[in-house]
Amino acid sequence: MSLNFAAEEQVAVAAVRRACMLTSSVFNKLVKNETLVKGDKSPVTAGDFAAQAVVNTILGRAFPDDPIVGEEDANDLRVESGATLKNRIVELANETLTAELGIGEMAEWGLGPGQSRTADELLDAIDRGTYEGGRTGRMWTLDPIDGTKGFLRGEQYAVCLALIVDAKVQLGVMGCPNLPVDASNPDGPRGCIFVGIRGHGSKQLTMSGSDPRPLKIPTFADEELNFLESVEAAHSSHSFNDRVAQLLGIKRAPIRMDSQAKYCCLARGDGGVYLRMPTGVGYKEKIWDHASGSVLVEEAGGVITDSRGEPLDFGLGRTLGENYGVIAAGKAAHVKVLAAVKQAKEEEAKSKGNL
Ligand SMILES: Nc1ncnc2c1ncn2[C@@H]1O[C@H](COP(=O)(O)O)[C@@H](OP(=O)(O)O)[C@H]1O
Ligand SMILES: [Mg+2]
Repeated sequence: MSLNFAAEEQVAVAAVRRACMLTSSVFNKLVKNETLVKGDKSPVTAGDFAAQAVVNTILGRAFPDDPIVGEEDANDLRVESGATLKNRIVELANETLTAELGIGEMAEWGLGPGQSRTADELLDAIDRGTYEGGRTGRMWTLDPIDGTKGFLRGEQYAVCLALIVDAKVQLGVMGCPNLPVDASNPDGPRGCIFVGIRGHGSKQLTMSGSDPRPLKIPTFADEELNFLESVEAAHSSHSFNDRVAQLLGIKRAPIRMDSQAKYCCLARGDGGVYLRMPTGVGYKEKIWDHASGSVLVEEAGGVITDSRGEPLDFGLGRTLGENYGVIAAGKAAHVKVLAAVKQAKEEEAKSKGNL
């Protein structure tokens, strides 16, 4: 029987839940000087930094020897021009860390009333995320706000945390504060946590970490299959997906959604296929954008590969290296989608050759 990572699950759910509390509370209060534009032109908010500070503080206390590959670093906060943002992050992180203990949480993880941190401790916690990754040993990977653009629009985003051991994702936890608990009731309650554990299945929990509901990807009839895809056309080609859908005879419109919430929706059967086809040459997918989603989908009975049918390689460092795009779907659907993707790519290559 495979390890069930019970202690890691308990800590990761608590960390993700705290980070979700923080991001939800910060959303309505965001002001202009709380967002920076990073070198790669993507936005980062006080919420991204503070959520990374909170999760890394908890991981640092619970598993002090585990390195972390996190999306953010504190460089911009250590300079004079970052002082206002830094103060805000310290305030947000401490507010979150010192909140009353919730289900399954422990004071030994640095949580609860009276457990404030100094600014330096919190910046150092953010920078625990600078690990370069690699093929051997244990490491965590964190995206404190995946889908920052969705977060800023008040739409979908996810706090994503995964444990990788010897390049294989063993545990994935995702918090989706804006996701309807039940897709058939889109105006109903929102906010859920998803957990996938290698060899032990996938489940959906409430935002407080209770009431586990096992997840299994349904087998879709061809006419019922539909796509989950990025909102941002620059992250994944909408027109390519349209062509693949056409080749498969899919009639239903794609569901566009930011972040790894797409993997959560796939795992619970809201959509049948997640297809991500890069638009830019040279973009390398980041491990924190796919680690937790990949184990969630596999443990819900699905298959995930890149667009060539190759397994995703989490052992190459901070990126997925030469993996190109992503196809995730139930077993039977994956075979069909991969064949259609190959055909669409051949068509594209031919039409380029004919220009
Ligand atoms: N040119 C590009 N191609 C593919 N992915 C990109 C990209 N630029 C940014 N991204 C990634 O796409 C993620 C969002 O995915 P999605 O489009 O599925 O919502 C971003 O995560 P962050 O929002 O954490 O920066 C970022 O890592
Ligand atoms: Mg991301």
